[in-house]
Amino acid sequence: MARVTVRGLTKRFGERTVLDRLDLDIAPGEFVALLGHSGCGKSTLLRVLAGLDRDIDGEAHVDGTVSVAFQQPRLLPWRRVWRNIVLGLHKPEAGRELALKALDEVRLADHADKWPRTLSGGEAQRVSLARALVREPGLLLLDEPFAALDALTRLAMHRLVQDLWRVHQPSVLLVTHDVDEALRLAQRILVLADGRIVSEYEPGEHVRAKVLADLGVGESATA
Ligand SMILES: Nc1ncnc2c1ncn2[C@@H]1O[C@H](COP(=O)(O)OP(=O)(O)OP(=O)(O)O)[C@@H](O)[C@H]1O
Repeated sequence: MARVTVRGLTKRFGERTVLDRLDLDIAPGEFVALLGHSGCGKSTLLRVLAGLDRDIDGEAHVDGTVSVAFQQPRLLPWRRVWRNIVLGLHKPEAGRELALKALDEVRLADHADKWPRTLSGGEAQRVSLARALVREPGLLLLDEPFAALDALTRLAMHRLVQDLWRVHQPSVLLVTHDVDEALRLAQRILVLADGRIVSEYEPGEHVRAKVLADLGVGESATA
């Protein structure tokens, strides 16, 4: 469980200001979803929180370790599944055991020795989740991890992520374009626009319509 504290975060790419004095707090163990139009800076914010981009103004502090799962699972094709999970962990003696435990948690215990290319999209995404969780992160950053999956697989992934969150209790920041996904999974929903968090909601009545209105899209559409 990590606490996230962001104050006055500004990120520029050349002349373009993508994040503009953004403030954000995430409490330890909280599950937060972040919505916003394509190109509004969601991935940029995640990269800053992951420590992948330090060329910023303002303050972005995470008091714990961070793992990221991306839209594409990004598995190394020349490593078997279990080796992908523990890659870079620096625990070679416990490596396989740790990987098997993590694979069991994402219900892929019998896939440890497979090659990534033999996995379905949903399976690869579960391996990616296992790889993120084996690091026991205080903060789990999920950058549209379900966007490329079919609807049924996505629903199964939602349940899995909820189960894993309850067991491991990391703080989570989920970037998504799907308002219903945010409503289903998150305790708090943030809308990013013009470089800042412009509104925040707890899931409840009428929130779907309010978020869609914030995003300038009508009811019945996704963002
Ligand atoms: N390395 C970079 N150099 C220049 N501009 C960049 C760089 N990375 C991102 N940008 C720009 O910053 C803006 C925000 O990008 P970002 O990827 O954070 O958006 P996003 O909200 O995650 O979009 P999407 O929902 O489409 O993934 C975009 O206009 C993008 O072109």
